[in-house]
Amino acid sequence: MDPLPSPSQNFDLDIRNVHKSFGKKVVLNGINVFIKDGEFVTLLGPSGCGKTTLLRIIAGFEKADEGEVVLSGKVISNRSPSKRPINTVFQSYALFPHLNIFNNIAFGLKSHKIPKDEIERRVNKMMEIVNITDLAKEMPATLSGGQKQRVALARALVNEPDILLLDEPLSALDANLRKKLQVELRELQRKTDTTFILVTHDQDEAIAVSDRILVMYKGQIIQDGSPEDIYEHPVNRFVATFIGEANILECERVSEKLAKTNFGNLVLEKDPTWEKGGIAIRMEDIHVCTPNESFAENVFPAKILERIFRGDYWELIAELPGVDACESLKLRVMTDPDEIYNPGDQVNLYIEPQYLQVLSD
Ligand SMILES: Nc1ncnc2c1ncn2[C@@H]1O[C@H](COP(=O)(O)OP(=O)(O)OP(=O)(O)O)[C@@H](O)[C@H]1O
Repeated sequence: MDPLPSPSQNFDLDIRNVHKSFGKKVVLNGINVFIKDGEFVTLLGPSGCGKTTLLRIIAGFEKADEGEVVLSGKVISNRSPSKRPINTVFQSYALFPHLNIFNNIAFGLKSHKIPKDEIERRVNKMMEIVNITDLAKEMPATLSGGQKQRVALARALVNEPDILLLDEPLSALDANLRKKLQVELRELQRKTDTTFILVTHDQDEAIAVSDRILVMYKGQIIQDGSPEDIYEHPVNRFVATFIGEANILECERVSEKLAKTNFGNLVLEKDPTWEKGGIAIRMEDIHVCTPNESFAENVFPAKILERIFRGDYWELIAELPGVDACESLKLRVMTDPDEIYNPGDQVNLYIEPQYLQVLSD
């Protein structure tokens, strides 16, 4: 590992025009992204979209066919993994089975000939941060999955890397533990003030932990933004349905800020750029009108077909009758637990123009 830089140095990571193919298969097709020092960034996308390959190129385990990886203003594309101030945590933990937990964590520091008392201080501090002080003398085989992953995190962070790469680190754990560790991961990133780059295909995880999400699809970054931004303003059908679940309406542009759907005309806040295209609306942005509410626009009659209890809300399946010989359309709607509607109820639904998202494709 490189000697520690001066405190004023920043560790911004600049990935410039990275391309990678395996044989004829194009896996990364022009990746450009700038990651600021100290950000928690997640690469999110379906299986096979190239997330792990991009992570491996940043780590140095894989070489890009084209493009550069630049850290703190220096091109590091040709450096071997051990010459990069970057550590990786894998899903499989990759602990050394013959070393106890203390020695697993101390391994990197020992191989860099760090003085013994400093190793002791740093390993103990890191074990405290990840809450495993009582495991120092245990062997990896005796640990649970969550404990092993904490050790793997401590082992990577004790080296004080500029960047920590995390390749699906929580995916082997059960749902409850996973949620707990997501919170811990976020805290750990803040405490250590290290850039974290996480790979996951779990959208809830990405939303929970990240400052910024890069949504990948077929070797490209198709959206780059904060979790809120990506959830509220998905650019296309893929993002709208991959992150959260959205109703997608097939529409035709009628005139400025007016689109025709099967169940009537919708007033929009933004004029679509297409003549025919998709509009996304989240189920929490469709409201069942109470009898004394009146809205001038975007109110449509509907029949409740189903209600599903989701714990903290009801999900309703509502059918909106088609107009002008169009087929009826089903929409998913969210209501509060104390708002009870039953299958067969006739209601009016209000769709707020500001929450309608015009999709690019
Ligand atoms: N060493 C390799 N040789 C040949 N093909 C590879 C190699 N590594 C990855 N691929 C292919 O590249 C594509 C992208 O793989 P990658 O692991 O980057 O995707 P991913 O988005 O991380 O998927 P997952 O979530 O399933 O891990 C896949 O089709 C994979 O089969």
